[in-house]
Amino acid sequence: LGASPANIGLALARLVALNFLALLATRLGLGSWPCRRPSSSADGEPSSDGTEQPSVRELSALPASGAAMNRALLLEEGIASTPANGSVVSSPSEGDARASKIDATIAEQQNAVAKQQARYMFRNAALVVAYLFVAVSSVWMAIRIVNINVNTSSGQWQAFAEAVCLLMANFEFYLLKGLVIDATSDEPVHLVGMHNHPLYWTNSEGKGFCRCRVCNEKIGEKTGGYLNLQCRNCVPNNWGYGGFNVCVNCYRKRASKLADGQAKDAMSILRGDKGPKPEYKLTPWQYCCRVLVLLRPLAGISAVAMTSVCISQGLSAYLPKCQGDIMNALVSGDREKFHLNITRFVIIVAVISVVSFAKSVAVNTMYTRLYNNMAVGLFKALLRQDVAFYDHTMTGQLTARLTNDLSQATYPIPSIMNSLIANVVMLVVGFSVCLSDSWRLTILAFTFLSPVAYVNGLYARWASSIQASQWTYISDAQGGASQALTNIRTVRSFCAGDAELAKYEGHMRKSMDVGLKNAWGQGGATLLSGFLEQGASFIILYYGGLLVLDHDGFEVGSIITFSYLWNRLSSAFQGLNDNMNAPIKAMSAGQRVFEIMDLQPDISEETGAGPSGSRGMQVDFRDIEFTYQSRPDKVVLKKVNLTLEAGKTLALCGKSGCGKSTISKLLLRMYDPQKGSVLVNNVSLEDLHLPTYRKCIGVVSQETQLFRATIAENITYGMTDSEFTFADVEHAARLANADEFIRTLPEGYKTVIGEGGHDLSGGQKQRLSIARALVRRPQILLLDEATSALDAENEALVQEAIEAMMVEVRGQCTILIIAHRLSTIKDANRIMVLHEGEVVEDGTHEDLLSKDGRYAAMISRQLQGGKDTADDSPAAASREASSKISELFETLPDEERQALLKSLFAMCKGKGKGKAA
Ligand SMILES: Nc1ncnc2c1ncn2[C@@H]1O[C@H](COP(=O)(O)OP(=O)(O)OP(=O)(O)O)[C@@H](O)[C@H]1O
Repeated sequence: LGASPANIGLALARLVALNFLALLATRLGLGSWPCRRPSSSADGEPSSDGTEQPSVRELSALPASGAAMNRALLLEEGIASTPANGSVVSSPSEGDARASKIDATIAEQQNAVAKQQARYMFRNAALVVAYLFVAVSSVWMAIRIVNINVNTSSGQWQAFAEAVCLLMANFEFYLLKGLVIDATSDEPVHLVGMHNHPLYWTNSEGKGFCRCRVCNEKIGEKTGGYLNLQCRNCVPNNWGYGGFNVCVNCYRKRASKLADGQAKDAMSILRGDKGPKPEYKLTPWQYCCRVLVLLRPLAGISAVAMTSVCISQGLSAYLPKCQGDIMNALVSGDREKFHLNITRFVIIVAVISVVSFAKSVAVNTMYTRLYNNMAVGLFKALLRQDVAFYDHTMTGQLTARLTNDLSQATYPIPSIMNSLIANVVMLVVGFSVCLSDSWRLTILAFTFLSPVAYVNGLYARWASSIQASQWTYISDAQGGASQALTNIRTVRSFCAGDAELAKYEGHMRKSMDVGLKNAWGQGGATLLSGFLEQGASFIILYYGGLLVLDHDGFEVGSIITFSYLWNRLSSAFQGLNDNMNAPIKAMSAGQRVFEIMDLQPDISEETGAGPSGSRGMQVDFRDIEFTYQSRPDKVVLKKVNLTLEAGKTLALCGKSGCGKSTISKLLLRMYDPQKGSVLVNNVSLEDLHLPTYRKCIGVVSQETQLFRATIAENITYGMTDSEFTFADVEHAARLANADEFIRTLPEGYKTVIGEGGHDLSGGQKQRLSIARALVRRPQILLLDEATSALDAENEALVQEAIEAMMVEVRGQCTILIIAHRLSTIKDANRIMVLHEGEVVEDGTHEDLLSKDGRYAAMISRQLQGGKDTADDSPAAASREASSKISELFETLPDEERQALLKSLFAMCKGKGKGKAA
């Protein structure tokens, strides 16, 4: 296109030079020539000792042959204690070999990551050189373009061709940079079902806070070292939130589970009562549609937000033009033009102010409402999930979704409005304004935009990692200091003051070193970007001045317009770079939010009819077989058949772990059995409306869950105001032996108790739990070892409350008691003994005693003061002993009892142990 051979030669030389630099960067990044991945990540390549090592890819999809690994994991977690019977284990040695391979790979990654950091430093340096080369050649090309005579058609063609070349040079660089980074990056690990993006081995030491998304621990010593798998799309902030990291310990466990060939199933958080759900994938397009759907009710406010962003940015970009025109009017001495432009300026400024106000209100309103809607939707979705979903998920993982992921998924929306759209409008309008004034100066000035953005971007990335590590060291120091100060007496007694001081100094020194490094880095970046920015200003003034002097249709005011605009356009361009990441981050967080919002439980709480009958319900378990998903190899209930007759009491007893509580969970339909059915008044539980049915059940469980609320609110938990009166609450509390202690509290029933009821004793909590069950006037009462965790005195009080409760509801309520204590179960209409998930004995107290089986043995052990094999903890032994003493005490004649009491009190006098004795 009219270019001379010399020009073509130069263009080719530039292209060759750039490609050579890219190749050099690749070579430095890989540490080998010809370019080839380092052996540590190559598939199955032999290691230095000649043995074949598993590759990262191999670990991410370990073959099914590692069933033994599953057993190793079960052993490690204490789930399996004996060699498996063949169903789980294929060969223990195979599992051990696999485990050591996993460890070897982790160790190898540790070395690889250390070497890799040095390689990446050289690679990045080569890329910076390549970029400098592109930037300098771009400026040189721009200068050539503006000097081309465009009055001839060949000149126009040449200017056009060179402008395209200028663009291409920059484009080439970004393309090559992407290729180099791709080629030199290590192989990713895909933790299927856990995270959708690829993960890379990284060493996070001194790189700020990162938390493992599985165990929620800070990556570091506690997690088995600083090596971790990190997602490069989901980058954490300085406080370690928002990123996706998996620590070595969790990876080891996951890799072991992967060995069972059930990658997705083992790791998926998405599951219901029937098992894991299909993997959830959200494409960028689907994510945008989901957000738009959520924004639909906010369409009005979103339109106002969008329009006001466009108007305010458009006018802001146009404002420098007005300022330039005012200057031109001044230079030419045109009063009329001057007044006209001043008026225009005032009007534009006024409109910008008003529109900015509208923009700010609209964008913030939209964000707040969207966040609120999504938060409520997500919490609602979490609440409706099956209990099996929670069995597999740590509470930390779920709260992270409600906090981190939710804000990450929604935050980019105002940022996209305020920055992305705003910056695009600023660039488009600003560029058009500049172009309309002078295309030459525009090309020249714009060649500086990219280098300034590049330098600032490089520095911003470096500075944020530096600041994050500084913060880590400071917080390590503070953590150590606060621990030492809290335990100052121990520090003194062990003379550990100097050691603590040395640790503190060590952390602070590291932080200071990083801070000093930052000071130099910041200075260098300021110097470089200052040079570039001043360079651009110089070009604008110099070439603009020449154009004015040449009377090339360019006026003084245009130089003002350019100078003002260039600064704004430069920050818009840099902002755009940062904004590009926001939607990517938002999408991965959005995926984690939407996958829960869309997850439908297998046990629906919305369908079905309410249960019939009002005076106790009959419950039948027919051929029930049940296994927990998290323990697929253990059948908890085997062909269990039992009937709770309406208004009658059924007691369940048996060894710990035989499945008693599981029966009560199935009765509440927390889970569905794999085989058989539960019938309530001859209607399958699956056909009942669960909330209505569960309202008919009163539960007193082994551990009482109390909330931070008043005593009255805790007793009436889950009930609406119309369902009870204060008199009902008092009555229930009185029956539960709780009224007396409640009245001693500062504000009686209105006293607020701490989370989990930590400010109450175990017995008090249990009595509140009994009151909670009673106030609902239940048709089914479940008492699950209500006294198992109490001392003798509290046990007696709670026992009394239970007996009062049973008298109160007898005949009107079907009662299921799970207990070991003879006094609790002996009056039941029917007693069933469970053993390893099967009903082995069934009948009344007398029937079972006469059978002389397990029940009789258990009772005789209790009466002889021996341990009940069902519960062999020291606390249980002590309970048994004290109950035995009480029973003996009851049998003594009155005078002997008085005498014994007197001598007991005399023994304990002055030792403050009267009550305990
Ligand atoms: N959510 C769960 N996930 C997996 N296994 C479970 C779960 N809950 C209980 N189990 C297992 O099921 C078996 C039966 O438990 P269950 O709680 O029904 O026993 P239990 O007879 O009530 O014992 P205890 O008298 O000690 O309360 C036990 O082996 C237990 O480890």
